[in-house]
Parts: sequence; structure tokens; C-alpha cells
Amino acid sequence: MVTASAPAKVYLFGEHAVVYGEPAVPCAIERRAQVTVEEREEGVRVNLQDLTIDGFTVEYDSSDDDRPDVDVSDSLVDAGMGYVNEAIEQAREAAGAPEAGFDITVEGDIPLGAGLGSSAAVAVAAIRAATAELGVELDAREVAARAYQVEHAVQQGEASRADTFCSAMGGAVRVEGDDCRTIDGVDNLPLVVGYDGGAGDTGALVAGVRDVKDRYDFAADTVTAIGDLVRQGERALVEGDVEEVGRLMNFNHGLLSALGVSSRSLDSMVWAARDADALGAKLTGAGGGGCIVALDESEDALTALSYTPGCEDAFRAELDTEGVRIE
Ligand SMILES: Nc1ncnc2c1ncn2[C@@H]1O[C@H](COP(=O)(O)OP(=O)(O)OP(=O)(O)O)[C@@H](O)[C@H]1O
Ligand SMILES: C[C@@](O)(CCO)CC(=O)[O-]
Ligand SMILES: [Mg+2]
Repeated sequence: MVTASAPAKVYLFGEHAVVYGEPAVPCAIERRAQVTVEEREEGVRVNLQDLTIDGFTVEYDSSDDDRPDVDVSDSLVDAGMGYVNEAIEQAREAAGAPEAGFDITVEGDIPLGAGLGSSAAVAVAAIRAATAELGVELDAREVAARAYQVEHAVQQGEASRADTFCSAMGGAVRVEGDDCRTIDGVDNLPLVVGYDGGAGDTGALVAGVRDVKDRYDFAADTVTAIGDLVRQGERALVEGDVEEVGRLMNFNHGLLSALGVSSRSLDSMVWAARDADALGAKLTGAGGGGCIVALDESEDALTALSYTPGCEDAFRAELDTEGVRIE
């Protein structure tokens, strides 16, 4: 039996535009998905502990056609199964064991569908654990490459390598198309996360941006502008100019909003953090609902968020320099 874990992430800059080849800078935070894998004779049994209300677990034997009997929607179960099944396929292929059967348990403290990259963390940890269980030790880059295939498949062909590379490697990273690098020397960013308790459908949000970009030249220009902003943001980050990083995060939120992926609750959390003098605040991830990330050295943004109607949870997020690991 093997357990692997992989971290969540926030985007300092560049989500959505990264899908069209612009650069992005996500960074890993200290919240993790854990996946435990044990080989079994045949079939796959998956236990998705977080897809349920208090204490229920989903057990689903993919060798049967049984529907799991739980009070979450079929589409949520199907999506969760999609990530796990694709990750298993990747692990079987990497190990040259197409028939391998598994017992799998997924758990963690990353809110689902909220912009913190829960899908990538699950895919990364599942591939690392399942290959290790079959006796194959993949390095983090190999795990990232395979986990990207998982997101690519589940998001119907529209995914970047950013989330999976960041979760596999840890720390701050830069992704531009197939070019994936870690960014050295970034530590102690004063990150604060606000969570509205909601979720966005990444696949649908990405498709929505594709539509406006194809329909309006100014939306295509907005995507290009995000790319320019990311290049400047990366420079500020490397130079340790957190004030400039914050300013550019604010612009990035405005441009994402222009592309239609913000929401009332995300905007009100962003403004709560700014009113409390955060250096910057923006939505993170696909948007639609979920999380914002702010930059604030004081406790003020955190306090303001905790009193903001619509903000269900607010917490400090420490940068996680460690990516995927065996527990
Ligand atoms: N702990 C988990 N157990 C089972 N499935 C999970 C778990 N965490 C994530 N998933 C799967 O990932 C889906 C969420 O992925 P999605 O890409 O929509 O959001 P996200 O990765 O959390 O945020 P973003 O992509 O915006 O950063 C869930 O609906 C579920 O299918
Ligand atoms: C919206 C997006 O840019 C980030 C989701 O966390 C999609 C992707 O990069 O695959
Ligand atoms: Mg995701």
C-alpha cells in the first residue's frame, strides 16, 4: 500500500490565458490531496472521501455498472471518477501493467472546484502512488507530464500544464505552452485566501473564455494583455518587489473579470481585501466562484475577509516548496 500527496496552488498571474500559450505563474500552497493505492486482483474500487456529506464515503467498483448510492450529484461523482480513472490509465501505461487492479482512497483538505487546483493535486498524487505501488518510481516531471494528460482528457482537450506542473514540483513555477520551469528564490509570500464556499466548472469556464475570445477581438487582446502582465509580474516576483506583484495581481483580476470569469462573491472578497490595504487581490483558478488570493503582510485582509458576507472561509496560505511526495 502506498500513499502519495500533492499540494494545491494559487495563481499569482495568468490563469485562462495560459490555455492559449501565454505564460502563467502559479505557486503551490500548504494544502494537500492524499491518494492511497493498494494493488488488487482485478477491477478498481475507488473511495472518494471528500465527495460526500459528513462521514459518508463513495465506494464505486468500476468493474460493475453500479452507481454509488450517495447524496451527491451524478455529475460530481462522474467528474471525480474521471480524474481517478484517467490517472489509473496513466499509471498502468507507465508501469506496462494494463490490467492492474487497485483499491484507491482519495482525501484531502483542498476545497473542490474552487480554484486551488484540487483536480491537479488528485491526478498528480494518484499517478505517483499507483506507479509506486506497481514498483515504478516516476520523478516529479514525469508525474507532471502524465497528470497533464489526465486534465487534458477530463477538461475535453482544453487544459494547460500549469496546475499539474505546479502541484508536482511545488514552489512557484512558470508555464508557457510546453515550457515548464520552476522559479527559484521565491519564499514567504504573504498569501491570504478567501473562499466563498462555491465552485466553478473549469471545463465550462474555459469554454466560455474560448467563445468570447473567438467572437471579439478585444477579448483576444485581453488574453494577450494578460500574457504581457505575467511577464512583468514574474520579473517583480524574482526581484522581490511584492508591491509591484500586488499591483499586477489587481490588474490581472480586472482582465479576468473582463473575460467573464469573476462573480459577485469573488469581486466582493477581492474588494474586501483591497479595502483592508492588501497589496493586491485577484480570483484564482478557473473562477465562477471559489477562491480569491490576496497579498497582505498584516492580518487586516484576513480579518476583513472573515467579516465579508459571502466569504465562508479565510486562511493564510504558506507557500509549499515541496511538490508530490510519498507519505
Ligand atoms: N478529494 C477529491 N476527491 C475526489 N475528486 C476530487 C477531489 N478533489 C478534486 N476532485 C475532482 O476534481 C474536480 C474539481 O476540479 P476542477 O478543475 O473543476 O476544480 P479545481 O481543480 O479545484 O480548481 P481549478 O481547476 O480552478 O484550480 C472535482 O469536481 C472532482 O471531480
Ligand atoms: C483556467 C485554467 O487556466 C486554470 C484552472 O486552475 C485552466 C488550465 O490552465 O487548464
Ligand atoms: Mg482543476
